[in-house]
Amino acid sequence: MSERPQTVTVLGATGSIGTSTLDVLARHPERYRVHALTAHRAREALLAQCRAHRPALAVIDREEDAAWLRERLREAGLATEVRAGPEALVEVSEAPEVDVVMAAIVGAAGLLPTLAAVRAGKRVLLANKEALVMSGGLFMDAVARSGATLLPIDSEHNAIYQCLPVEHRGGLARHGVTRLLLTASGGPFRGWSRETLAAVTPDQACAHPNWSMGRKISVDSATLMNKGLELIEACWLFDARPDQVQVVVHPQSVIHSMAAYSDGSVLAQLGNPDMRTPIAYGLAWPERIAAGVEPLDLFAVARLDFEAPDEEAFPCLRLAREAMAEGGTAPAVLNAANEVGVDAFLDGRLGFAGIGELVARVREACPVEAAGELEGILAADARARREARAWLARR
Ligand SMILES: NC(=O)C1=CN([C@@H]2O[C@H](COP(=O)(O)OP(=O)(O)OC[C@H]3O[C@@H](n4cnc5c(N)ncnc54)[C@H](OP(=O)(O)O)[C@@H]3O)[C@@H](O)[C@H]2O)C=CC1
Ligand SMILES: CC(=O)[C@@H](O)[C@H](O)COP(=O)(O)O
Ligand SMILES: [Mn+2]
Repeated sequence: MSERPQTVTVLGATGSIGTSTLDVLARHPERYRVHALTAHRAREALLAQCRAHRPALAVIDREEDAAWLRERLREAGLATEVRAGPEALVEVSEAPEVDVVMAAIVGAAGLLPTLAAVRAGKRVLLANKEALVMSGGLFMDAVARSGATLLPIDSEHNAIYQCLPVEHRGGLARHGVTRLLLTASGGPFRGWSRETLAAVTPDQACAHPNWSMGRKISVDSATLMNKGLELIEACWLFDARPDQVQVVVHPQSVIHSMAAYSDGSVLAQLGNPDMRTPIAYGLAWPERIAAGVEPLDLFAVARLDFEAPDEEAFPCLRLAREAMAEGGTAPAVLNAANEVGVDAFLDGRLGFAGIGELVARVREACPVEAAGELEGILAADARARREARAWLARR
């Protein structure tokens, strides 16, 4: 353990991962000090977090919410400085006094602050998978150049990280790894046909069988786009080809993923489905700290089941695999179209099956370019969002 407490910025502090992160941090005040907390609209929640964790800085999107927060903090006698807007997210990610950044903003909005943390050489705890999906090659190059310590928080990738040798860069084959087995719960509609999926509601889609998560990732789990994004994420994190990543539906979500080796061994990481485990792992690596998670009771679990994903009823997984195989800006286009589609579904403007259809149409409409520069990736993201909105308006 280092001699002084590590200072931590939590991007997306008011979300599901953000609140779990603060729960783990609060269990170890001798190890961690909160530097900055950020939110988008949830000013009441951010105020409560500032009272509890007393960060040096708080960031919120709109100036009017920042003014409201400043006033409440002043009344409470707290010295937290409040800043507003996306530039402030970058500032609290790259500030020299910050050691660790938890990247837990949802969606493309997390890309610039996460990349800023990487470029500043921080320990980056990556929950925001969309950032890596959009900018994979550029992102991993930035990690290599800056010497940032990148630790995957997504439960599957955290599990695979734990199952790989400590030094696993340079390709899986070099380390005797033949396949990564990415587990999927199958979501709330596992076993449903394409026809029965047509009428599902946002609340049904957000009722994940095993995990309590934000609404966007919950819908992604229900369409299997989450597994598609995770397949892309695994390729970048572990230097794997898409055909080396096998998706295995495992409805209990007890095995969080596995690595298969050339000698026939398969290493798995198991645990109760509670994100505080990977969060604590990322915070303390290579040490281990308590996370407040109940010990796994295998007698209560009783059985572990496995099945193949149904890519006919859930086409998003195939669309993601194809985007990764095509490369360039294809994953950024896929991600942007999906974000627009999920928003429209959650607002009641698009049916559940329409999400995959929208993604497929936007992929057809957007040319794939090289993804070596951030400007090109952001332009592809913007173009895909325009195409997606136009498609929604035309229907
Ligand atoms: N939840 C989970 O268990 C897991 C999540 N992940 C990934 O982690 C990320 C976060 O997920 P989750 O915690 O579920 O999401 P939530 O929706 O619960 O939280 C999202 C957070 O991001 C903030 N936010 C939303 N939009 C913006 C924006 N435009 N600019 C700045 N901040 C914004 C929200 O602020 P506000 O509250 O003010 O809206 C909130 O703090 C996602 O990328 C997800 O895929 C990965 C694995 C598991
Ligand atoms: C907790 C976590 O990492 C989520 O991404 C989870 O994996 C979602 O579950 P499924 O996508 O497997 O349904
Ligand atoms: Mn996951």
